[in-house]
Amino acid sequence: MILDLDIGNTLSKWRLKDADSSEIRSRGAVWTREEWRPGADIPDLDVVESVRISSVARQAVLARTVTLLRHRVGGVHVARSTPEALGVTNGYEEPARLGVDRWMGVLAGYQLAGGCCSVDCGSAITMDFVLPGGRHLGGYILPGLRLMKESLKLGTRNVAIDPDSEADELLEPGVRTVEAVNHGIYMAAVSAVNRIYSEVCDQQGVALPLLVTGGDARVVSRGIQAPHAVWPDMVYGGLEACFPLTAAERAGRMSGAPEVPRPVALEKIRAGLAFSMLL
Ligand SMILES: Nc1ncnc2c1ncn2[C@@H]1O[C@H](COP(=O)(O)OP(=O)(O)O)[C@@H](O)[C@H]1O
Ligand SMILES: CC(C)(COP(=O)(O)O)[C@@H](O)C(=O)NCCC(=O)O
Ligand SMILES: [K+]
Repeated sequence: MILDLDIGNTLSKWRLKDADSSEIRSRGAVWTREEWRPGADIPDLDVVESVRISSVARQAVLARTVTLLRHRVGGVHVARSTPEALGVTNGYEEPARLGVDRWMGVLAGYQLAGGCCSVDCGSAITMDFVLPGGRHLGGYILPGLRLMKESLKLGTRNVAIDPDSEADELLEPGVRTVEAVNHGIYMAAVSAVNRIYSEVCDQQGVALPLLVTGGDARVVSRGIQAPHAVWPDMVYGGLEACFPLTAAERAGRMSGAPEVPRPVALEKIRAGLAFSMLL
């Protein structure tokens, strides 16, 4: 079995993948704590042959996790942000400083769709752009839904947006604090994603495929106007592409990769931007 780990600022996600059949056998998540430890909610390491890790937690957390795993598992692969990988050049002035979860998302997105915009809706909402040809432009970081809600200190942090609510309902003015906050942060997130996507496509003169991942991907997706695909395993896709271990991975296939809808014509994106400026 292959253990894939995606350690974010809020949640440490894991999945177990069968190295022979490439099937995902189990998955889960635990709060990102001081230390990642196998336990009741985390897989039995005895069945694990290799581990692949993407971590944006504090360096000490990663170091302890790796030490613990190296005692028990043969191959431990830790992803890093590099100046270049898999045909993509990292746009950061200091490439190593780009969050490795963003880099994994960018590499997976490029492998799947070519030039693209990757959006990761987690503790932070990040947007990254890669042009066809592989030049990563850099991106945007804004607070995630939960962080925005907590920063208001209105006691609404534990009342999440119902992921099944209709986008139309979320547009309406709230008539209770929880509703006003949920609708406000939702609008902040989706307005930013829509605007940034359109602005960058306009500036670069290309309509890019759009991919969305992260714990809040489903709810944010409801407010994204442009055609896009939600890909919950996008960070894992980057790990598969960087450290291919199965026959399917060596052939370039990433588990759970979605069908990517064709972007709308650039003229339509530009018309949308021009229209919103006129109002
Ligand atoms: N069951 C859940 N438990 C915790 N957070 C959840 C859950 N479902 C959705 N979320 C949202 O997902 C976010 C965490 O998403 P994730 O992509 O795992 O973040 P990170 O990678 O930063 O740890 C939380 O901030 C919260 O808004
Ligand atoms: C921006 C992030 C905090 C997002 O992390 P996440 O929300 O997935 O936990 C992470 O990618 C990170 O720590 N990045 C380093 C700074 C940068 O990318 O510029
Ligand atoms: K994120």
